[in-house]
Amino acid sequence: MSDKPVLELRNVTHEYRGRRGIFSQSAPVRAVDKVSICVERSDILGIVGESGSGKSTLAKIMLGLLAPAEGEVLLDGWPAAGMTRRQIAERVGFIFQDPYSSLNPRQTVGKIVAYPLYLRGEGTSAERQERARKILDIVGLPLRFFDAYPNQMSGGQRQRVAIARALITRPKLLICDEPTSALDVSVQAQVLNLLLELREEFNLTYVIISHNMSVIQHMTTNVAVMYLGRIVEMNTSERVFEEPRHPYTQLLLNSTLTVAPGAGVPDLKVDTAAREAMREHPSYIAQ
Ligand SMILES: Nc1ncnc2c1ncn2[C@@H]1O[C@H](COP(=O)(O)OP(=O)(O)OP(=O)(O)O)[C@@H](O)[C@H]1O
Repeated sequence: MSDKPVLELRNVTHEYRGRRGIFSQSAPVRAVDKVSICVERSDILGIVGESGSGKSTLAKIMLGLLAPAEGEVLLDGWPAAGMTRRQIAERVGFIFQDPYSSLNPRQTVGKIVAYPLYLRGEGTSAERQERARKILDIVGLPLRFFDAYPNQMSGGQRQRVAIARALITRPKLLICDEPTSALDVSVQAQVLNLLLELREEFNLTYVIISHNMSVIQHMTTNVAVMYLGRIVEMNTSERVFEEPRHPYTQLLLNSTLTVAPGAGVPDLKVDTAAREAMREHPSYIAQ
């Protein structure tokens, strides 16, 4: 087994050409700015920050969906730039926020879960179905759901399907982007606990992006705090929650969650006066 970090980002930068949805010659947006992160085997790295701080862009870079303009991504010590999408997918799986839109409504659960094996040309159809049944059992879904469609399931059950689909190819690293924020509060804990159980069973390493500080505190071993595309603080979760060093981290810990009507992901509401005070801090990043 490789003793290299499962994932390493070295000085990674990504710029978008113009503001989203605007085709004018507006200035480029530096969504990720010289980010360096090291994720060791079995770590659970939480990434926190307000909306627009660059978390999703960073997740896309980790998944090989975006190539960084500068810097390097290493998987098990190997440069991701030299890997095919498939080679990256063998190492890194993902779970997105919204189990409603991430599953094909016209496919049965069995097909959805077995599909990554089909894409990789693994096994016969019967073997793929057998593996799909096994993994559905592992994520706690009764077999009767094998022939069900996503719209016949609850949000928590659908997220279990998404987790089963991500795990069927046995990646070592799972990137979870707001894995529970679209779910009822009552099922959030079940899904989070399932992720923790699966970590033991599959020896998984996680990167968890969340607006929810209690999810981050409950789940993670390490935390990276993002602000304006940069990591302003990174430490063990214990240290980050007990002795936050950067004023932005202190702001986040004192902030509240707000949910805009109709919006899926809650946002962190940071107190304006406190934000102004933060600008006086020497480590504040001007932009
Ligand atoms: N496709 C795009 N084109 C142009 N700008 C973009 C694009 N995607 C994101 N951005 C900009 O890049 C910055 C970082 O966005 P990103 O979605 O990575 O942040 P985030 O922290 O994940 O936010 P959220 O929590 O709202 O998803 C923002 O300023 C955003 O407006």
